[in-house]
Amino acid sequence: MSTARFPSPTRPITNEGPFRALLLENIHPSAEEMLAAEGFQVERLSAALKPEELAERLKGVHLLGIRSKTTVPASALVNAEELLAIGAFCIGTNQVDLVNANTHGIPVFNAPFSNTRSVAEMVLAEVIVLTRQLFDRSREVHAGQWRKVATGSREVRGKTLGIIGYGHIGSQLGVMAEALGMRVQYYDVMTKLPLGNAQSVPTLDELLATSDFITLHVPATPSTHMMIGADQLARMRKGACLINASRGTVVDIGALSRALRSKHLGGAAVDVYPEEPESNSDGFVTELQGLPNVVLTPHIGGSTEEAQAAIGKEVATSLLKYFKAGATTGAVNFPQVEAPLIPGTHRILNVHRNIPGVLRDINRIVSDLNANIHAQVLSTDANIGYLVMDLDQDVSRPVCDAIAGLQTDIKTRIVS
Ligand SMILES: NC(=O)c1ccc[n+]([C@@H]2O[C@H](COP(=O)([O-])OP(=O)(O)OC[C@H]3O[C@@H](n4cnc5c(N)ncnc54)[C@H](O)[C@@H]3O)[C@@H](O)[C@H]2O)c1
Ligand SMILES: O=C(O)CC[C@@H](O)C(=O)O
Repeated sequence: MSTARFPSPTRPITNEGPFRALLLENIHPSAEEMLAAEGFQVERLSAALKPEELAERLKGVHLLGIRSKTTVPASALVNAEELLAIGAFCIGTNQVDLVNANTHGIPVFNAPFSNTRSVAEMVLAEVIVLTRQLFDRSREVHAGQWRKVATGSREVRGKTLGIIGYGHIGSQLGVMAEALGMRVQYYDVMTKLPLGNAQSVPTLDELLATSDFITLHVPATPSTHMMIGADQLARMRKGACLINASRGTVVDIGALSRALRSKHLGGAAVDVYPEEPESNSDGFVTELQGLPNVVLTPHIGGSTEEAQAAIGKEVATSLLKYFKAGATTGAVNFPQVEAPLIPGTHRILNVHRNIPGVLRDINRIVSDLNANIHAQVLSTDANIGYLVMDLDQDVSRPVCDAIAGLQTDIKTRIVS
């Protein structure tokens, strides 16, 4: 039996506008253009919002766009009766309470690989920057100091890159690193097809002990929380470098700082932090600041013109396909349905608690109105059922009103 918390049923959402979209965190203008072209009133802000402020701003909003800095806990959705969907204009979706969104009938879409290449390119650059201590030499020359040294500076050719998390980014990076003559090995909890000459290593400890560079490409989950702490850093080769462009929860920054100060590690590149500022105007402090051969970047792994434009279009496309036809393909927290719109029919979308008898009740409502079901697609998960229903007669309003009266109803919407 599910212990999910469900909201009280609300009145159905009709297909009469105006419809509003709230885009946070400087989402690329390509998204605003696409949503505006479909009639949305779009508000675009450059910073993230805290949950209390977000809760206020979500009143009357139909689509929410965020990136990695806006957390969306249950408390942020208390006023979001009209909210249809959330677009995470990035890869990670750990910032959203996905189960809460699911039980409120709100699918969450992301862009699973539009910035993959950008992250892989940045990490590859960092491997060379670290092994040649390029940022330190550059800083010295900027300060008028000429320190022409070779000590500790090495080629990457023949060195071993250890990848933790061999998914989209990790595997792309591995292919690129081999082109530089690196040996690539990886550790993943899933069995993965090794690309090129990459080799799977059975344990994290073995990967740590046998790599010159360790780079993390895992999602933020309970299993990756602080997966690199003092013990793991101690297992790394003396002089090896650590790169983290995944999530700030994955590495114990204090332990990393100590491993660098003791010179056990030769360097590190860090793009993500346990606490990150909400906007570019906020200050930032980390204990890694000022350490030699440590590259610190402000969570820019995926921040390229190419990636951001592509993400803007990809996520806006998913949001609009859901808005216009109820397609949930690619949603990370929702039953998947994608049914073509049939001319001359009238589409209703319904999210309900996944308990026996709901479809029977809905079909009785349709039949009591002497309407004919042209097509019906139901998909379910542990908590909810998602129903896309096309009717031959234009009785969407009374059908929706009656469905919204069912105790099992979560969200009902008229598409056409
Ligand atoms: N710095 C940035 O700007 C930036 C940009 C994009 C993505 N990211 C982060 O990078 C992460 C990875 O992205 P991706 O597209 O490669 O994801 P992905 O889902 O394609 O790959 C993640 C891999 O990690 C593996 N994994 C999960 N838990 C693990 C564990 N405990 N130990 C070992 N392996 C584990 C999975 O099996 C999977 O193969 C994202 O979740 C996101 O948090 C950061
Ligand atoms: O653009 C962002 O804010 C997040 C980038 C990255 O961490 C992602 O998850 O795609």
